[in-house]
Amino acid sequence: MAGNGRLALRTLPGPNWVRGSGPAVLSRLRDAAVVRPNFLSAAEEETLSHELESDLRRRRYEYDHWDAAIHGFRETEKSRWSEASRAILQRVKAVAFGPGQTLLSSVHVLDLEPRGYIKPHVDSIKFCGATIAGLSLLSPSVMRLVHTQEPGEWLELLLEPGSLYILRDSARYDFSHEILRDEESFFGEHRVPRGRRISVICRSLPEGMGPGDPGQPPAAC
Ligand SMILES: O=C(O)CCC(=O)C(=O)O
Ligand SMILES: [Fe+2]
Ligand SMILES: [Mn+2]
Repeated sequence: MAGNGRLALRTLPGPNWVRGSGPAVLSRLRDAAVVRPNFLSAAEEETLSHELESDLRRRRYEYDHWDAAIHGFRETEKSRWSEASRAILQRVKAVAFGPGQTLLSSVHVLDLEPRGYIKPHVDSIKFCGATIAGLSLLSPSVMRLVHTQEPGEWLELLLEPGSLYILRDSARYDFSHEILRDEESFFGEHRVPRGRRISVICRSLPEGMGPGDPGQPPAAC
């Protein structure tokens, strides 16, 4: 593993951030499940993690009930950001969202401890629109997408620190997504050891809902 936690996978041929059950699903979701490695510079990663640490520090990790989607996490909804972080979020918006999309007014910040994981789920269609875009900080992880009707169809995304992932349209509606727990954290044959991971998640509002409408979503959408 490279010094800052990035995995030394760059020697492999091809696009090394997305794997799938077959060429058809990879091709079909090419624009719907996207990973942009190194979206953040090292300085931007540091800016975000430093700013988020002070928001998260006071909160306790939750282990929750057997049926909860997320285990070993703490989270916050953040709407006030430093100027430097606002510039980063603006870049996410420009890359991931279309001109007709309105974003939720606050950004979801999720801190998973090393043992923490997210079970398969589809984000609420009542509260979240067609696009979900997430920055990953601190630890690499593997996000798995599985078709809700055809479980043999799947994709895996390698999310290194500093990467941006985008799930939109079919990848967001027709596939569940999950973050693998440490024991299961493999990208193909490559073990991806899990440490603490912070994600910063921007979501579009459901189409036809204005930013000021009542019924704003709960923390975990
Ligand atoms: O941590 C992430 O990147 C995804 C979180 C997630 O799936 C959710 O909060 O619905
Ligand atoms: Fe989700
Ligand atoms: Mn969710």
